[in-house]
Amino acid sequence: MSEKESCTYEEYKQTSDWLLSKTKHRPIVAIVCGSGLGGLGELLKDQQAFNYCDIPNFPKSTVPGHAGRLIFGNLSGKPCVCMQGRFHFYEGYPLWKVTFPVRVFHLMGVEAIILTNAAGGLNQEFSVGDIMVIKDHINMVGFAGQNPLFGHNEDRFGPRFPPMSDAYNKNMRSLLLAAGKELGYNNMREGVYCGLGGPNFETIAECRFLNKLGADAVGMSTVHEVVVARHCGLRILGISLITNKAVMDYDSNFTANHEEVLQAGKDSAKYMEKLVSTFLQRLDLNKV
Ligand SMILES: O=P(O)(O)O[C@@H]1C[C@H](O)[C@@H](CO)O1
Ligand SMILES: Nc1nc2[nH]cnc2c(=O)[nH]1
Repeated sequence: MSEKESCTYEEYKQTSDWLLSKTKHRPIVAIVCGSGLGGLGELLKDQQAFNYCDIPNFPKSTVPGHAGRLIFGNLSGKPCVCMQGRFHFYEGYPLWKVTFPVRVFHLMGVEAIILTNAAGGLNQEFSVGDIMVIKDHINMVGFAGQNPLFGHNEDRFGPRFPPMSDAYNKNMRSLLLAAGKELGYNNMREGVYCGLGGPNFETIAECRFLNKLGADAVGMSTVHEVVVARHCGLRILGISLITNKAVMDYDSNFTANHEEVLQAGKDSAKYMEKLVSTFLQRLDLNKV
């Protein structure tokens, strides 16, 4: 039998209704934790957690550093839902499955989504530990012919041809940069994230090529979630933690690895947590 090609509106609704029936929380902000950044989920007050394997229709997390728990609770006074672990294309999931939770959050009443990730720095001025506010992306997987919106368009979520030029909310970007300034961070950057399929890290020639194209950081996630979130009208904030410098030099002996990515996430966890909490304190959804 051929693999299921997409998911019906009723299946998203079934998951959303199930979650709403099991929790008293009514989140307005969703947070997706990138590799090694799951600590963000622990910040939620009055929390209630579900393992992904217990949620109807939810995929399973298979990557170290992605716990596979959905946590509801309040952060800086805002009702939130937090994915402690996301799904990636390289895990073998079709893109409609990778992005499944985004539509569920929309149906639950979520209005804004904060997508975090671990990324390799292509911009030569970036250092490990820098925090990049994503202002735009290059969707390489999309260029290769894979898009979570392929197939029948479900008009109840959004239009057939959604724009992407305004995907990353300008006001939320400014608010995050202002929060960084207020905290005295001197490692805040703004830039373009390039999403690849993974799971291998890039060759030197690929890094040079992506940098020439205008990408400041490279990763294996986020862009698909952004496409689906923009389609259904969520306001989007993207944050990349630079966990390693992309190898751009043939004399370098360094090779990227996941352990280093997770360690860099651990080292910067407290900064990221303070930043996101401060951002949420300042966030007024009527003004962004
Ligand atoms: O989920 P994110 O994008 O943070 O994870 C990045 C990309 C790969 O999954 C992994 C590589 O170390 O980290
Ligand atoms: N593709 C890719 N993903 C990453 N995630 C964290 N670092 C990297 C990297 O250098 N390349």
